[in-house]
Amino acid sequence: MSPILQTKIESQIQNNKIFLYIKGTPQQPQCGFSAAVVQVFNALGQPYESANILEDNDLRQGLKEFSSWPTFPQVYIDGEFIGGCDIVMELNNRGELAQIVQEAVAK
Ligand SMILES: N[C@@H](CCC(=O)N[C@@H](CS)C(=O)NCC(=O)O)C(=O)O
Repeated sequence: MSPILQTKIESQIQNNKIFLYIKGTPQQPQCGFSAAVVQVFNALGQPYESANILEDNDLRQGLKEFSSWPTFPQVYIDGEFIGGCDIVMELNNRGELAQIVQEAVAK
């Protein structure tokens, strides 16, 4: 991955408490997994930012290397990679996601 791309990713995940790399936009997700994650974060009610990886193939491929995770969505909270759709759903069902988000926002 180019140093420029790495810096861009680091800047996105460190300058936003919650950052979602998704297919499409929160308003128009282009994949069911991304749509599900957006729905969960909308319900949590904290602000988040996102990037549409379908619009940037370098970002799409670079993120797989950055996170060592082969698919999207990819969710970052407080600069840390949390996981994809399955992990987010599991954390949310256990009530742990809201706690992680609260702690990140309170910092
Ligand atoms: N089990 C995955 C489902 C996500 C998934 O399978 N995503 C695929 C299809 S949308 C993907 O991103 N493939 C790699 C790519 O499109 O670059 C999760 O928990 O997030």
